Parts: sequence; C-alpha cells; structure tokens
Amino acid sequence: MSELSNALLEEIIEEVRPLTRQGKVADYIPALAGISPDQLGMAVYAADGSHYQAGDADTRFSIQSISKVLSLTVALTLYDEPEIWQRVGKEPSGQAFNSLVQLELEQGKPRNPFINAGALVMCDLLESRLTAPRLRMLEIVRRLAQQNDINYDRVVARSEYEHSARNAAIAWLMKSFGNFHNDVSKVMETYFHYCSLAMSCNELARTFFYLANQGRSLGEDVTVISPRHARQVNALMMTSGMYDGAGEFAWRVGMPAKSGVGGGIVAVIPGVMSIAVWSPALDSSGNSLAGTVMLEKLTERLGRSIF
Ligand SMILES: NC(=O)CC[C@H](N)C(=O)O
Repeated sequence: MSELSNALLEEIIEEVRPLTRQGKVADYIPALAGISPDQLGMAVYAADGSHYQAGDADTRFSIQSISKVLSLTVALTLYDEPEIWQRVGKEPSGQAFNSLVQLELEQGKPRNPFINAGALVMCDLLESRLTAPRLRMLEIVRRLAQQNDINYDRVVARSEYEHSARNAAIAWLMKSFGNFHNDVSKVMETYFHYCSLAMSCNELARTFFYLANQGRSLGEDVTVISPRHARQVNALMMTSGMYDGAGEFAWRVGMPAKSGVGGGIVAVIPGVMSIAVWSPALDSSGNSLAGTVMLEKLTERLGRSIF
C-alpha cells in the first residue's frame, strides 16, 4: 500500500498518459473543442491540510458541470430542504446529462441536481433569492479556493449561450410544467457562467475540501454547509455525479465525485481527502477518460475508497 505523496501522483500521471488520446474532447461547445488533450493534472488535499500535486495541476480549465455541486451548495444555504426537493429529485437518471425524454415523462421534475435540468432549477432558485447570483458565486469560489483572481471565461460562456438550443428546450419544458419561475434566458446565462468558471486542479481540490470535512472549508475554516448537508451532497455525488456512468464509476473508483465536460473530476473520501483530476478527453458518458483511471489508480494504490 502506498502513502500519499507528490511522487505517487506523478507516477499515476505517467501511467495514464498513453490514455489521453483515447477519449474525445467535448466539441459541442465550440470554445472547448480546441483544448489540447495532452494536459494532465492532479491535486489532493488530505484531511490534515497537507497538499499534493502533479502534472498540470496549476493550469486552469473550464469546470463545467462540477459547478453544479456549487449551485446546489448555495441553494442549500438559501432554502429549507423541502423547498428544494419538491422541485428536483434525488435519484440517478441513468440517462445522458442533457436528455429531455425523462423530463417530459416525469412532469418537468428533474431526477437530480447534477443533470442539466436539475442544475437549471438550482440556478432558477438562486435567481429568486440573490440580487447578483454571478457575483455571489465568484465571491464564494474565490474564498474557498483562496484565490482572488478566479473568474468566468466569458468566451466559453458566450459559446455555450450561442449553442444553447438543448438547454433552452430543457428550461422551457420545465417552465411548461410550472417548475421554472424566472426568465429562461437570464437563468441560462447564469448557468453558463457558472459552467465557464476557470479553475485549476489545485483550486478545485481546495474548494471542495468542505465535502471531505463535514461542511467546513480549509484555510479560514468557514462553515460552508452543515455536516448533514455535506453528507447529502456526497450521497448525491455518489449516485448521480457521473451521470449514466455512475454505477461503473462507483464500482471502479468508489468515491463521491462530480465530472465536467471540460475534463475535470472532483472526488472526495469524507474525513480523508479531496481530490481533483483533469484530462480533457472524455468517455462516452461525458466523463474524463484518463481522469477516471487516475482516480481508480489512486484508490488502488492507497487501498482507500468509501467502501
Ligand atoms: N456535463 C457537463 O459538464 C455539461 C455542462 C455544459 N455546460 C452543458 O450544459 O451542456
């Protein structure tokens, strides 16, 4: 069994390097299509605050759907639980992250907050309670990552807005069922901005430390959410964070995790560590192919998962 070290992460990165050409970089968002698949990064914060990194751990990339965890986190601080869970479910979808089929059959109530429909509902909830939801999110992320220059990538946000037919269809379908309260364009703009947040593996591992630490952040030791809410978010990440790849991921890696089509994955072992990996080429579920293998190797080497 290995111990956590920079050398261990470096070994893992070298082992997965041949896989970076096997997946496919997301090209349905044109601004992401040009990203080089050769980049690989990994960062870990252990429970005692010690930090490990390897590869391109300081390179910022589009966090995309990893931001859905942040939207849910903020919603949990603004609403009572029933107000959230009457509008979105807690079940895995078993469908692609941007599927419309289930949403129609289930009267506009998304299966969970981590598919696009569910994240759009979270953004709709934030829009109703916050005067400046974009600014608020930047403040939160900058504080958690302890980096004041984290920002939205406006080129990516615009590119998504210009190719938003499917997300718009999802939002309008929910509106037809009464499950969307604010202006669709306005909420979509917020959602795309959140997805466009540009962050590195180091910044992501630090930001999501609260999920490994009963809701409390690293550094300033701020209570982000209650221990109960941290457990709930981790449970949802376990069952739905990797979309229709969630079962396979649980079997291979065994950690609550959330992926984004920018190639990032954030994972946690509660009480032990928060991890971020990045490799832009994706598998058929839209999850980072080499990123998944990095996490799988880490679990194997450390002999640790949540199981
Ligand atoms: N899985 C993802 O990262 C998808 C997010 C992307 N912004 C979308 O809406 O399609």
